[in-house]
Amino acid sequence: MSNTLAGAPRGASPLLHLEKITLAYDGAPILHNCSLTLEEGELVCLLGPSGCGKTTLLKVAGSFLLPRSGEVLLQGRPVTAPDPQRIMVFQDQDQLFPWKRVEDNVILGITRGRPTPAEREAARAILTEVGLGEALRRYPHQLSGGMRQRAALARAFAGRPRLFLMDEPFASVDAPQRRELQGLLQRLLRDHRGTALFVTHDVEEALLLGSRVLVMNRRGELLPEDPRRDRDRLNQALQEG
Ligand SMILES: Nc1ncnc2c1ncn2[C@@H]1O[C@H](COP(=O)(O)OP(=O)(O)OP(=O)(O)O)[C@@H](O)[C@H]1O
Repeated sequence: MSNTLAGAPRGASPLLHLEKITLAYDGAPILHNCSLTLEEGELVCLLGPSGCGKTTLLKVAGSFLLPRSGEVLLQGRPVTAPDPQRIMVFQDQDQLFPWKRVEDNVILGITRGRPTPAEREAARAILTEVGLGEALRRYPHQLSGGMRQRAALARAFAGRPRLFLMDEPFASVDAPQRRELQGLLQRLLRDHRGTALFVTHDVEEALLLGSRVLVMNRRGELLPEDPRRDRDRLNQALQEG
């Protein structure tokens, strides 16, 4: 699978740009004029009150939902359909197929067909990278919640996407495992040159992980970015939102 967009001038345009995205569900307005830019290699966190539209914005960024107005640009090119360059990672631990072994779940991130020896090797390599090298043959129910989330990360990275759209991926694991997963994600993004838009409810997580932190208010607007990232300002922005 190619890891570059054919014909796109590398480095000339940001990896992702959302331009004035507006979206309504059944006539009810959700997103209003949302614009954001992600440069290659960034891990940008998105905070906002429950129900404000964060997941909806991720789905638009992956072209799983089309906006009523506005544009999604991937390396400067308008996109209107999902592609393997952009992948979503969710919070629930049931992202894995329970009847497939861990290794076979990860292979599904690479191919839907019969895997070649090289593809099987690639799946094993990424599982080793996430610390599951000894758990290849297990089924998801034989893993802890944190291990399942590691396997889900392995599957997401196995397909070599460039943009990870992450919807509170660590919300349902306990605090010590969450810290490990946060460190693992940073390492994987660095080593695989990935870029991520990471939704979280947790201000501490956003400050720890994000090179930038964006805030969406209750009206589905992205607030102007405040470069003075600190806990108090973010909490205040969330409350006012
Ligand atoms: N398919 C849909 N059809 C109609 N309304 C929807 C649909 N999906 C989401 N909504 C509504 O749109 C609003 C935004 O939902 P969304 O899931 O994007 O919010 P969120 O900020 O991610 O919420 P949370 O933080 O609770 O996960 C909510 O009011 C939700 O009920």
